Amino acid sequence: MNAHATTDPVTTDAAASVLHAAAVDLHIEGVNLSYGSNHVLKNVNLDIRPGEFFAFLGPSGCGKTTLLRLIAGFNTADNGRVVVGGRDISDLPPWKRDVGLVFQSYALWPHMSVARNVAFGLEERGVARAEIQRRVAAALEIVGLGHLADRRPSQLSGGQQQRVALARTVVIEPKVLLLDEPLSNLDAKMRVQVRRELRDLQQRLGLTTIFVTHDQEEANTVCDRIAVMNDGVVQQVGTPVELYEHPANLFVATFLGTANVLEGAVVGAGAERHFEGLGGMRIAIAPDAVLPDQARLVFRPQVAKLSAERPTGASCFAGEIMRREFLGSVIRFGILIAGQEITVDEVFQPGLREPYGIGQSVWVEIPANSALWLGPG
Ligand SMILES: Nc1ncnc2c1ncn2[C@@H]1O[C@H](COP(=O)(O)OP(=O)(O)OP(=O)(O)O)[C@@H](O)[C@H]1O
Repeated sequence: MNAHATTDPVTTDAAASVLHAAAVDLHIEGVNLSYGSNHVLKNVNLDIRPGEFFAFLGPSGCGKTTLLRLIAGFNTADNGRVVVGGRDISDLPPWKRDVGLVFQSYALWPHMSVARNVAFGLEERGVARAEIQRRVAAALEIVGLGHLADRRPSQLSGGQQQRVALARTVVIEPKVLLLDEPLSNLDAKMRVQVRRELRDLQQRLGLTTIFVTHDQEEANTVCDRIAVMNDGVVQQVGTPVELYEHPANLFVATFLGTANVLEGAVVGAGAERHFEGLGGMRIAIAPDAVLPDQARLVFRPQVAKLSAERPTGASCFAGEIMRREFLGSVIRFGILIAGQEITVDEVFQPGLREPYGIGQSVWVEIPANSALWLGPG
């Protein structure tokens, strides 16, 4: 981490090598878990690669934390396996799993110094004193807190406490690092800073890492790949761009970014095939597009083009501007078409007069190759 001005990058890299462990893969195979009659995890299968920064992303209550705690050994599955680096750890207690979990609350000991907090896990394991000193110094150096080793947690900012919690976990040299909403106690500005630091730290250590969050921006900016979850079911796994560009279903499309979803019917065949929606909407369908049954038209706000005059392309429809939100780089318009409001973003051009206003009639054009055709699921 570079947040501490006196942290020398060479020293920091050297510190990382003190704690370096070989990156391992992690597999979750056919896991089901119930709390009484509440079936929380439903046939979860995931393959996480060595050194990958992986996110469990989904709305509150979808089972992210339950799955993370299952990997850590604090929850027991009804069936299925967790395999880390080729070793089935499903029946091992938490302390034998070589897995480090950073809690949302940090859970630091208030009466101990930063250094003692970080050393505690090593003392518990009976590690020799000189080795503890070496590893604690390295862990604090990595998180940029070498100069605050003697402070108490209450004398640190939220971001610094979070880094102590991280140092305390990486110092035990886990094979896998698990982070349970690690940024949720920080204010918006700190979150952005700390998430960059987290990414840097993870890259330096090369540790296979799983990050639980309900915040898509956090997952998108920090992680290599994401498992999107809903109601205990993994909906899709992919890179942030893959999930955004090729969502597998309506849930993924609408959970990651803004998406317009329009109901209608696919009509005609061959070159004549097209989508007919409300208000006389007619959208061309690329001839090679493979459509699911009962296809809905889904498109992102920035792919639609607005114009005051009817465009020459066939894939357009008329609407009225109901809402205008200035977001900085774009202006977001709410456009009413046949009783439904859709969202269209126009790039904001500083210095130019805005071409559209509330109440204005406009045409919305959707290029055929930027439409997503998704089924009801
Ligand atoms: N110890 C428990 N006993 C009974 N039910 C539980 C327990 N822990 C979680 N649940 C239930 O399991 C479901 C999944 O909870 P979980 O905490 O894994 O969700 P989450 O996706 O992490 O949500 P959040 O983002 O709000 O933390 C919820 O319905 C929750 O009420």
